[in-house]
Amino acid sequence: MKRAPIYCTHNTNNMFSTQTDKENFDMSKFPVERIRNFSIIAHIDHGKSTLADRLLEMTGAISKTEKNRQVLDKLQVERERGITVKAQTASLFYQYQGETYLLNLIDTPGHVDFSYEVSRSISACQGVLLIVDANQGIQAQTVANFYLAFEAQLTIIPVINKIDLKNADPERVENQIEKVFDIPKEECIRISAKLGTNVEQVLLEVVKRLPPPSFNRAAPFRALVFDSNFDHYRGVVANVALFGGCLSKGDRIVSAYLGKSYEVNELGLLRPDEHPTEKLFAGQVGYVIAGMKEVKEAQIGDTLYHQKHPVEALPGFKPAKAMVFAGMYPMDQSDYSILRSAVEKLTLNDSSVTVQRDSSMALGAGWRLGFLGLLHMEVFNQRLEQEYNASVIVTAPTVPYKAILSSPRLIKEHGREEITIVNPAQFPDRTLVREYLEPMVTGTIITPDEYVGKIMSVCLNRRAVQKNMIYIDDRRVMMKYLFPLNEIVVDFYDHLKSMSSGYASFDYEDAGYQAADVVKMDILLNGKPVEELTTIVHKDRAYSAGKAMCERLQDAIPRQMFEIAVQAAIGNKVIARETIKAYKKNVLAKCYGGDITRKMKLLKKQAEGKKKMRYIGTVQVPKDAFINVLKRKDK
Ligand SMILES: Nc1nc2c(ncn2[C@@H]2O[C@H](COP(=O)(O)OP(=O)(O)OP(=O)(O)O)[C@@H](O)[C@H]2O)c(=O)[nH]1
Repeated sequence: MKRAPIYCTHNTNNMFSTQTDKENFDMSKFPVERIRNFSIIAHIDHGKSTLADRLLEMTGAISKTEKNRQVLDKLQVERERGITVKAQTASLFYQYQGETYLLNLIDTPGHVDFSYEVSRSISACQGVLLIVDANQGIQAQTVANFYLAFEAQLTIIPVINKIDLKNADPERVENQIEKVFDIPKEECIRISAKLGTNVEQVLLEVVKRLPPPSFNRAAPFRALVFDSNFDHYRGVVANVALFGGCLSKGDRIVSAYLGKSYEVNELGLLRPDEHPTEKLFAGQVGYVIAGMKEVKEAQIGDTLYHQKHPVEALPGFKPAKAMVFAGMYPMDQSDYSILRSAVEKLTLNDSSVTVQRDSSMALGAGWRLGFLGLLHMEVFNQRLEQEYNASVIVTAPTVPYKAILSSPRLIKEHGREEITIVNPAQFPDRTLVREYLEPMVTGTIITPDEYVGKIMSVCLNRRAVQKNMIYIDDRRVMMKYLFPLNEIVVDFYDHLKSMSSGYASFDYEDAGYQAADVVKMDILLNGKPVEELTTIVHKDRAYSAGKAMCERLQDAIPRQMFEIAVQAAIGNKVIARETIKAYKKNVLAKCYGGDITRKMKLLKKQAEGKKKMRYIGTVQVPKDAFINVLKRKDK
């Protein structure tokens, strides 16, 4: 059913009221000057989603109920983890000085792995609200997100949130903003998104400070696809920003990327639920359903145009680049086809995941998947389990190494000298290679100064090179390091957090490749190499890494009926060994007497435990061991 647009009125008393009586509102006459497209960007947990909720409530798009907390976080994993994974969009109507304004708000995720979502969201905007926590101040992702907006030449409105907190120090944060971003502190708005304090000021400043989009409605239709998701019944729902002309139901459109044409079945605004309309006009943000069957048909960054009026494609985005690769296998091979369909459906929705079929001796048929980062991988895994009820084994993640080949045979086989290796088991031998290259990142760490010494020693331990260090105020330091990606991908962030009592923050960006002296390290269980545990390690660290991996496997693999030798080897040379002693776990040992229900319960529990195990040869390995084996302890 079509819902009437809901309006919010601003009057001189800063009071808000809701009107629902303007059903016949004609967007074709709506002046572009009264449209504002903006994103909310911030470090994780600084309050983006809470502020979005308040803005939605104040403009009447949602009601003020407890149930509506973080309505833009729709996915189960988002609600459970309290993080935003997928950017969502909402169109709000707001009355200012007797005029109606259309404010298109795009909520974005804060975690480093999802900064790709941030960059595509802001490409549909003219301005951003940069939220900073009044207690924590500027954090690593605040800096990263600021630069995304700054480089896109957007207007930035700094908003200091959580001023209600006992330890809030908005003045200190304003000084940081002035020092680090060169934005006069007078431009900051102090709010409490939780209590709603001063939030109406944010709406006012959006209208006053952000420029309207400068698009021509008389020009041919041209729209940027900035997000897309898959609906089982209706196919692809593409989120679009109209940069020119208008689009109507029934129009035939073409995707510039694939050159395929489609008929528009439905289009409308997101408020934040879909609100079908007859037309969308330049300057608006909305959704389009046009019979596309796969998300790949609505490539993020693609341009849509009218079949009869071809236009030049808009500059797209840098394609998302997978930074972490891992094998994914069904717990039980008989579930392969169920898992295949689940992976297909989930990747339909997340085009930043790369998928390649793969198979392994021990784990059977599966896939090698590429992710933007480890959290992205964990979220994908969790969604597979929760939304598709699929049980999977994820192998140790690896970063994409490169090798410059010297062997004429291999060069001929690959058709080129430089190859990228996303599976350590396929790492070419040193004798066939001129040089190995490893991916590097520039990391930004922001921390209270008392932790600087500890953090520096951990960075050194992880082969990082310091680039610079500045004080952002009298207590906080911002450090830049060049890191090998491999050194930070699995557990660096957790260590940084724990060693700084949660105060340090970290963000990184791609810094190309650098020559590296790396070797392939195999792990053997009872003499049998386990491909899925193969890793690439720096040559100087091979012994300590091998020893640590054997120790962790010794902890992770439960004792079994026979002794298990865990060995690390480089080529034919074993460099470390641990032994898991034989042991038989009789769960009924302490169960005296004839209480049969208790016995059955214990046996069931043991059977469930076994389901989480996987046979590698004769050895049972818990499924988590594959990932946990890489998590190290920094001194
Ligand atoms: N005291 C106080 N807490 C707030 C305020 N705004 C948000 N919070 C709390 O801060 C936490 C994080 O808020 P979110 O809105 O989820 O933050 P976010 O930036 O959207 O987080 P991500 O989407 O994960 O990046 C929640 O527990 C909120 O209740 C505020 O103004 N005051």
